[in-house]
Formats: sequence, C-alpha cells, structure tokens
Amino acid sequence: MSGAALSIRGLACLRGGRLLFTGVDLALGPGDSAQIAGPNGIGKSSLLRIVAGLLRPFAGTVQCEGAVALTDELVALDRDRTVQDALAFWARIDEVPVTRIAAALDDLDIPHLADVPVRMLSTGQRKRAALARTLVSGAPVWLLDEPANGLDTASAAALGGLVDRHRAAGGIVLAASHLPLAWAQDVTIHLQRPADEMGNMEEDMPA
Ligand SMILES: Nc1ncnc2c1ncn2[C@@H]1O[C@H](COP(=O)(O)OP(=O)(O)OP(=O)(O)O)[C@@H](O)[C@H]1O
Repeated sequence: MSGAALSIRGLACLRGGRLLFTGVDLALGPGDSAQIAGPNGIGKSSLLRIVAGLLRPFAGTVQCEGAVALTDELVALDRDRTVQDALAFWARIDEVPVTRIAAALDDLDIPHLADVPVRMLSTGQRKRAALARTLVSGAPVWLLDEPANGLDTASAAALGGLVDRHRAAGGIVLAASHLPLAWAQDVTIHLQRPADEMGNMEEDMPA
C-alpha cells in the first residue's frame, strides 16, 4: 500500500440543480486520514460518491493511486445470502481470496454471524458486515460514510483500531461524518454551502 495517494482539486458538486459545495482541495498520502464534516444535507456523502467514481463532479478532479472501497448506508450485501456468501460474492468480483473473509469477520467481531442471512442482521451488525467487505477488498483507499452510525461504543472504538492498523500499513482513510470519529485526523474539511447558494436559499425562504 506504500504508493497509495488521493488528490482532490477544485471539486464542486451539483445535485438536484443546486450547487452543494465548491473548491474542495485535499491531498492524502500513505497513512493519512481525513474527515469530511458538516451538517446534514451539505454534501458529505456526495463527495465520497464522487471520489468513488459513482457521481460525476460538476467541476474539479479526483486522482487516486490504488483501489478504492466505499462503505456507506446502502449496504451492497445481498440480503438473501448469508454474510459469508455475500462477502464471498464481492471477493470474487474484487478478485481477492475468499479466505480473507474469516479474518475480516474476526476483526469486526462477527464470526458468529457468518451463516446468518444479511436480511436478519441488526443495524449495527449490518454495518460491521459492510465494513468487513471493505477489509476483504484489500483496497488501500477506504471511503467511510458515517462509519460509526449504528455501532455501539465498543464497536466504534474497535473500528478506530482497524483504521489505525490500515494506516500503519500505508492505507488512506477518507471518512464523512457530522460527529467526531474515534481516530485522529490529519485534515478535517468542513463543507459549506457556496455563498451564492446561501443567498438563493435566503431568497427562497418564506417571510
Ligand atoms: N439522487 C439525488 N438527486 C438529487 N439530489 C440529491 C440526491 N441525493 C441526495 N441529494 C441531495 O444532495 C444534498 C446532499 O446530500 P448528501 O447525502 O451528500 O449530504 P450529507 O452531507 O451526506 O447528508 P447527511 O449528513 O444527512 O448524510 C441533499 O440536499 C440531498 O437532498
């Protein structure tokens, strides 16, 4: 993972005809971690989805060295498969050994859920299974959207340990959260509405 890098320049996002943010710059290298902060609806998830290649930026560029893994609220695990099979499905797509799954389930403290269908998991268990997918992927660049949502205090702290291990191995973590996270940040970006948009919003408000 020593060559991992993420560079964002002049990034702007337009959604639903509204400019969410403009001029976001960020440069991360091996071992770095950054948080995208800001209130609900400001565009944190949208920024991560742009970095993941799932949304097109309105302006700016994203350059990434190394594979990217996104964990967000849309858990991409087949609800009708067991946790083990759902992770194996993605391991085959990501072309990584399925033997990694056992270690990832241990890391997330859910080995007992391997044979449980995804649809039967609780919110926190589902989040841990989604994080297991990120671990199994072996991707150096982790994009974590509200990673502590649904996790109990101990699990959130344990995730901090996994993030630290990933960074020590040269990985990069970019997390979106309106709350402080359980690990230290090299950079925190507070997203803000562009000035013009704020003017428009004020004009739109009823008197
Ligand atoms: N598919 C979509 N089409 C149009 N607008 C969208 C779409 N998805 C989200 N939006 C809008 O984009 C804005 C930013 O959403 P986003 O989910 O990126 O914000 P966020 O900062 O992650 O919010 P939260 O903290 O609530 O998760 C919101 O105003 C939302 O309504």
